[in-house]
Amino acid sequence: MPELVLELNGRTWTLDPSRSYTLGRDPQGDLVIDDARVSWRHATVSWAGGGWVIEDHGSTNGTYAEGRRVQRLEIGAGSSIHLGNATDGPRVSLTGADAGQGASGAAYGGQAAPGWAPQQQAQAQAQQQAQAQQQAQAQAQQQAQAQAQAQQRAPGRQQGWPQPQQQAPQQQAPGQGQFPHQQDGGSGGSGGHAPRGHEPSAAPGPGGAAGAPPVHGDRSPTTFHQFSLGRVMRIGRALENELVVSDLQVSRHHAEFTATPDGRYEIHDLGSHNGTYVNGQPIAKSGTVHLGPTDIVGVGHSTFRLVGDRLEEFVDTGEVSFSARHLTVTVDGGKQILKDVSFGVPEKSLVAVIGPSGSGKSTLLKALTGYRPADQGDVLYDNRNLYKQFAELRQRIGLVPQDDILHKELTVKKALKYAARLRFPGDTAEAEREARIGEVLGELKLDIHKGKKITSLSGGQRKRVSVALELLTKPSLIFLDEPTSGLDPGMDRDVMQLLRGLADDGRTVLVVTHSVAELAICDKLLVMAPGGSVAYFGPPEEALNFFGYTSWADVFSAFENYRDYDWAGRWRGSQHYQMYAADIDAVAAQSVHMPPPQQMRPPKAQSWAAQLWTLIRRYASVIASDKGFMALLVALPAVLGVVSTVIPAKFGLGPPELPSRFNSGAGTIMLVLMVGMCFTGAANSVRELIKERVIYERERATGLSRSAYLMSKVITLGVITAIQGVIICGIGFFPRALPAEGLIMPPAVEMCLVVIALGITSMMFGLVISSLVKTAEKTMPLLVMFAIVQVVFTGVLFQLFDSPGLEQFAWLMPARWAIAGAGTTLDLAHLMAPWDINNPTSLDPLWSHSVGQWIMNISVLLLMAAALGVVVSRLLRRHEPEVMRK
Ligand SMILES: Nc1ncnc2c1ncn2[C@@H]1O[C@H](COP(=O)(O)OP(=O)(O)OP(=O)(O)O)[C@@H](O)[C@H]1O
Repeated sequence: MPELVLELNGRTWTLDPSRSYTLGRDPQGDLVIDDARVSWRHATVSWAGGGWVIEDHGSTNGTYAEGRRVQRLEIGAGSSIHLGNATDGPRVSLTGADAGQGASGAAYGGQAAPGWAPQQQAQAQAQQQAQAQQQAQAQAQQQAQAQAQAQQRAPGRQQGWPQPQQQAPQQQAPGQGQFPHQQDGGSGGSGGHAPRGHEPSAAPGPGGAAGAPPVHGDRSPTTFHQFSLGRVMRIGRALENELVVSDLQVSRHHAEFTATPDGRYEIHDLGSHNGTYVNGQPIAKSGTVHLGPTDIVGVGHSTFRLVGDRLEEFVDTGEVSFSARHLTVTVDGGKQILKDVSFGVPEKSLVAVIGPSGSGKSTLLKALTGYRPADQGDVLYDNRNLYKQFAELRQRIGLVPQDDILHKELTVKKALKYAARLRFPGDTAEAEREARIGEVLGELKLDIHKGKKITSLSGGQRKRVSVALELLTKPSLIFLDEPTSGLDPGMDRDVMQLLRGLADDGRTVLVVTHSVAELAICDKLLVMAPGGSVAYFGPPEEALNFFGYTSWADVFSAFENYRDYDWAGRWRGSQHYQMYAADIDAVAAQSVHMPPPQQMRPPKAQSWAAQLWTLIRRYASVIASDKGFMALLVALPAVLGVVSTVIPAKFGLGPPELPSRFNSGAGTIMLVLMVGMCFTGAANSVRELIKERVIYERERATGLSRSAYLMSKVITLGVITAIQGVIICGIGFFPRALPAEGLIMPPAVEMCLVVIALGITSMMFGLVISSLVKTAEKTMPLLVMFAIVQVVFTGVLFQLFDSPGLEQFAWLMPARWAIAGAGTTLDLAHLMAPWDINNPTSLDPLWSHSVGQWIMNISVLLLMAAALGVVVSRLLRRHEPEVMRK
C-alpha cells in the first residue's frame, strides 16, 4: 500500500492508507493546526482506493490548492495545500515515493484540460464583464465630475458650511427642490451648497459601483466529475457515495445523477430531508427531473451544472454578493412603507442599516429575508433571484432577531443541541451535530461558556449564542435586527467586532442598528429616511459629510424636523448615488412574481414525529431546569385542594343523612375544586406561546411544523395538568365522604377524569390567550377574567337552566360542563336543594344521574379543547413569516 508523507509546520507524518486523518483546530484531531483561520474540523486526508484525497469539511475559510478553493481533491507527492487562506494559510506539503497516481494534474479539472472550452468561455465572459464594469465606473466618475462642476457653476452657491443646528441639509444636485427650511424664500440664502471636504472616494469599493457581484456561473467550479453514459452518480453525505458532499444539510443518500444510455441526464431525489432543487425550485421528494444544459441542480450548499459530459460542482462557501433592486412594499390602503430601495454589496461585506424609528428598517429586513417579500423589486443572492429561488436559497440565510431565539433557561450547549436537532436532516448522527456545535462554539469563543445557563451570560455573550445558533447551518448571508440594543458601549463594540469577523471570514452580514458608535467598522452604510426611502448608501466615513452635519443626532433631528423633505430625491441627485447605487438602479423595477406557496416553504429537515419528540424533550428540559417553577406547579393544585377541605360540609360529597334532605356543601366543594382546576390549567399555558413567539417565528421559517409545535405544548402541558388534576382531587376528595358507587367507575376516578378534562380545556383556553395577546403582561388580567367568569357560570350559584339566553351562553363555559360531569356522578341535582321550591322536579338536565349524561359532559369538554386547539393553530399563523402561512 502506498504511503504519503505529509509535512506541516516543520513536522512530518507518514500517513497510513488504512485510516483517515483529520486536520483542524480540534485538539482531538490527528493534525492539530493552531491557526484561527483554520476550522475546528477543517479537512480530512484519506486513501480513496485509487489515490490520496483531501476533503474539506465545509470549513469556513476553505482549503486551497494552487490558489483555488477546493472541496475534494486528489493529492500526491508534490502537492501543496493551504488551509484557511489561499496564500498565507498554514501549508500542508506532501511527499512520498508511492503516493497516489491521481495526483496534481487531473485534480484541478480546468488546469488538467487547459483548452477546455466552457471554462475559457467563462473566463472570457468574466473579462468582458470586468471591462464593462470598469467602463461603468469610469462613466460614473465622469458623471460625478460633471455634476461637481455644475454645482460649482450653480447660482447662489455659498462657500460657507452651514451650522448643523441651524441648517437643514445641503442640496447637492442643481435643479432639486428648495431646502426644507427655506420655505420663507431667499434662494440666495444657502441653497445649492456644494459638499465640502467630503469628495467621495474616486474609486468605488470592491465589487464596483453598485457592488456588482460576479455572476455565479463565472466562479471557478470547486470540483469536476466525469460522467459516462449509463452511469449513475449518487450524491450524499455518506462516504460510500460516488459524490461525497460534506455538508450536514445534505442527506446521507441525497440524490442521484443518471446519464441515460440515450445521452440524456436526469436527477433523481432519494427522499432527501432538505430537498433537491433544479433552478431553485424543489423537485418532488423521490421525484426525477430531466436536466438541460443550462439547468442548475442545488443540493445543500452545493450547486451542480452539466457541461458536456462533466459535472461541475460549486460549493457555496459563504462568499456571495448581495443586492436589492427597487424594493417597494405597499400595505393595505396603498401606502408605501418601503420605497424603491436599491443597494448592493460585494462578498465579505458588513453593511449597517440605520434610520429613524418608522423609516422601514424592519420592513426592509423582512423583504430581504423573504419573511415578507416586497411587492416590487428583486433581491439578488450571488446574482440569483432570491424570491424566485426562495425555497433553495432561504437555507443560506441566517436571521438573528432582536430578541434572543434561545431558551434562556438552558445551558448554551443544550440550547444549541436542540436547535441542531431541529435544523439538521433527520439522518445526521449525534456525533456530527456535536462536531458542528463544537466548531461554532470555538469560532465564536463560547467554549468556556458552553456549560453555563444562557440567563447567566452577559447581553453580548447572549447575542453571541444567538449568532452561534444561526451559524450552525453555515449561512452565507446573516441578517441581524438591532443586536446591540440594550447593550453597553463596550458590548456594542464587541458585537460589532464579532460581525466584522464573520464578514471577514467570508460571509455577507447586514445589521439593522440604532447604535451609531461603531459604524466605522462597517464596509457600507445604508441610511433610511422617514417614509421608507434611501437617504444615503455608501462608506460610513463619508456619510456625515454627505448630510452636512457633524453628528448623527443632528442628522436624525433633521429627519424629524423635515419629515416631508425629499430625502430620496436628494440622494438620487448626489455624487454618492452615482458612485454607489446608480448601476443597480439602472435596471428597471420588476413586479415580484413569487412561486406558489408550496414551492416557497422550506422542507422539513426532520419528520413530524421527530420534530415533536425533540420539542417535547426541549420543553421538558426547560421546565426541569427551573426548580422553583416545578415546585410551583405542584404547590398550586395542592394549595387549592387543601383550601377546598376547609369548606364545612357535614356529608362531604356523599348523600345526606336524615333528617337532612340536602347536601348543598357538595356543590360548593365542587365549585372550588373546579374553578381551582380552571385557573391552574389556564395558568400553566397562558404565557407559553407569547414568551417564545420570536423563537417560534424563527424556527417556523426554518421548517418547523406548526402542528408539531402545538402538539408538543399540548402533550407536555397536558401531562402536567393531568398530574395537577390528580393532586387537586387527591387532596380535595381524601377527607370527604363520597357516594358508594359511581356511574361507570369508582366515583373518585370518574370525577377526577372530569377535573382533568376541565384542566386540559382550560389549558387550551390559556393557549388561545397566549397566542392572541401582544405582550405577556396582558395575559394576567385575561386569566383572572376567565377564572371569574367560570365561577359565575358553573350552575352552582344560581339557576342556569330554563333561563333563555343565559343557559345557552353558559354552554360555552368549560366549568359548566365540568360541574355537570361531576354532578352526574354525585347526583348533584338531588343532592342540592331545588332552585324552585314550588317546582322540585325542575332539575338541571346536565346534572342528570346517568351514564349517557356523564359521557356527554366529558365529551363536550374534550370537544371544546379540540376546537380551542384549532383556534390556537389559526392564531399562531399570525406570528409566522408570510410564506409559511397556509
Ligand atoms: N402591516 C403594516 N401596515 C401598515 N403600516 C405598517 C405595517 N407594517 C409597518 N407599517 C408602518 O411602516 C412604517 C415602517 O415600519 P418599520 O417597523 O419597518 O420601521 P422601523 O424603521 O423598523 O422602526 P423601528 O426603528 O421603530 O423599529 C411604520 O410607520 C409602521 O407603522
